[in-house]
Amino acid sequence: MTYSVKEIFLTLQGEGAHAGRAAVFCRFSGCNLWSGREEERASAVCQFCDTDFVGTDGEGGGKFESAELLAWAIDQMWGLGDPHHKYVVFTGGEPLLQLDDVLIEALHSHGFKIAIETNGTIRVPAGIDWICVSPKHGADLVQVQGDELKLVIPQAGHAGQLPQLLARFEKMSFKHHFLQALDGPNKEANTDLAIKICQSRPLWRLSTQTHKLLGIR
Ligand SMILES: C[S@@+](CC[C@H](N)C(=O)[O-])C[C@H]1O[C@@H](n2cnc3c(N)ncnc32)[C@H](O)[C@@H]1O
Ligand SMILES: Nc1nc2[nH]cc(C(=O)O)c2c(=O)[nH]1
Ligand code: SF4
Ligand SMILES: [Mg+2]
Repeated sequence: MTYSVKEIFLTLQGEGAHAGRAAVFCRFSGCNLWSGREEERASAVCQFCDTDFVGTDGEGGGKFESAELLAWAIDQMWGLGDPHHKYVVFTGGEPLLQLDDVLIEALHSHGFKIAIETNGTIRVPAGIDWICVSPKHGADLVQVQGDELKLVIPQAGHAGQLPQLLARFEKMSFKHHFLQALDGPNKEANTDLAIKICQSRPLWRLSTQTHKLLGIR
């Protein structure tokens, strides 16, 4: 299979339970909830995306004609870091449109632990070492277990429904529950809302997008 990748870069995981951890990010092209075209944002299922996942023209991006070639490129990006702590985060776009068993096997053969950032609309295949699901209002959630559930708030459609939604997510089988403020013009107010909910429902913890604060990718 040929994999379409927007970019591959070495950074620190900025969000969630592994914030601060060195990781290679492999950002796949394409998403099932938005075309990525600005003129289609308003009519998309997911309208708040902060990411350019269109095409293959980013740093380290391209079309990779086999799992082994992509695994090799990811390994090169890890570079001379400790080979015992190799960590890759597959994101996008929606990584589950492309991530398959052959690629999982190839990354494990290169000694990587594999994490995924997914919108939860497609089941995660076996073998992923860290599953982060970030549900999108208006999209069917099929992946209802994993390591962390990271809910961006507030989303269009959340108004008046957040307590019931949170209660529903609290019953699902995730080890960690995070709230992440929707980044955009109302980021400050959204952060205040997330803080208040964490204080009143302490199962939830705040996920800050630390890479944006630090000015790294
Ligand atoms: C760009 S998405 C890619 C992975 C996958 N499609 C998903 O939605 O989980 C990566 C993470 O960024 C979050 N995110 C996207 N836009 C955001 C925004 N404007 N503010 C806060 N988080 C955002 C998503 O909810 C997700 O947790
Ligand atoms: N540093 C950093 N951490 C991240 N965690 C999730 C991200 C994503 O876009 O999936 C992301 C990202 O884009 N950069
Ligand atoms: S599902 Fe993820 S990648 Fe797709 S538009 Fe929404 S935030 Fe962006
Ligand atoms: Mg991001």
